[in-house]
Amino acid sequence: MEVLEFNENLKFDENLILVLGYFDGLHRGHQALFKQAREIASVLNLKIAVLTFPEKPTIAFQKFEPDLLLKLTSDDKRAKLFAENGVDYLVFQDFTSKFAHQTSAEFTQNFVKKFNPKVVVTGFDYTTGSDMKNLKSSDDFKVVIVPELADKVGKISSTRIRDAVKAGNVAKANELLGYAYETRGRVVHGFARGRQLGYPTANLVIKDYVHIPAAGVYTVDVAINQKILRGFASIGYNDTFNNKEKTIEVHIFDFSEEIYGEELTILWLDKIRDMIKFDGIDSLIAQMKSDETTARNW
Ligand SMILES: Cc1cc2nc3c(=O)[nH]c(=O)nc-3n(C[C@H](O)[C@H](O)[C@H](O)COP(=O)(O)O)c2cc1C
Ligand SMILES: Nc1ncnc2c1ncn2[C@@H]1O[C@H](COP(=O)(O)OP(=O)(O)O)[C@@H](O)[C@H]1O
Repeated sequence: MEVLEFNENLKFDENLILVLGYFDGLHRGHQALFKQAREIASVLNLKIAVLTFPEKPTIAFQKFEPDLLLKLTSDDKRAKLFAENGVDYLVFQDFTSKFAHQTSAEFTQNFVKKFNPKVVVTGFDYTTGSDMKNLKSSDDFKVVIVPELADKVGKISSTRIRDAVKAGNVAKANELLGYAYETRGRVVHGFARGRQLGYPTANLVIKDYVHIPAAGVYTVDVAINQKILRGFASIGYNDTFNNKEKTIEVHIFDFSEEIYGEELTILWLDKIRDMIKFDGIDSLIAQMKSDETTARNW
């Protein structure tokens, strides 16, 4: 997959299948849309391009709050998911006021046509331009609108997944995503209490603007140095010790390496329980032993 910045000189010599949207998380609904794009692309023997935005379009419309920058994946993971979904050209355009003020006709002329699309694929609720029109088929290209994918509750959406993550319901988030929700971080020093508890924990700093699951204790897999290892993790203020800063820590089972400074990725599998304020470390250790059994048997 090639990753490109859109600019007015961008030119493709071939015809393409063009997919339009923001696609936070590339969840099962988005995956259905890309499946459709791949089917069309294989019949027509054409490559797939996506025109998308580095940040959510809402930042161009709403009073800023840091949450607006938070995503369901890191930018790297997002690119990887586009590639896995069959995208050949991933093209970024900043969603600016100027961009938003174009009419649908201007957007078609200035952007869509640059891709020489034979077919444009969008979701059922996608509109373009300041006049919020649905893109229409023309002599130049056909528009395929993919219907919504729903479960018993309703439409599979990034909003539902964000809400599930923020509530700590990572199992539900994973079901809607079609893959495990993950958080990448770098291992730094904590208070060096973990080893006294019998459970050394890698403390993570997160540089990505991503949603972090709710405080609590979780069964996780840890991707480190090309390996996936089972562990359990905690998010919160370690209430027993009245920490001032929120930490994200993970203990990896059957593992005893020093990994300060290394990057690892936590795959959140299921929530075990809320964080508890214990009256001493013995009751914390006893609880963690029981959590270990839960996490190993997951
Ligand atoms: C699976 C797991 C569960 C935990 N549960 C709790 C808890 O319920 N209450 C709490 O105060 N701390 C809990 N902790 C956090 C420990 O207090 C923390 O790992 C320990 O203080 C080590 O911190 P350090 O890495 O800063 O040395 C948990 C940690 C893990 C890995
Ligand atoms: N099984 C393990 N899981 C996580 N980290 C481990 C493990 N074994 C050893 N370590 C190392 O021990 C460190 C954690 O020890 P800990 O006593 O909790 O200190 P700190 O407060 O610095 O995190 C980790 O950062 C890592 O380098």
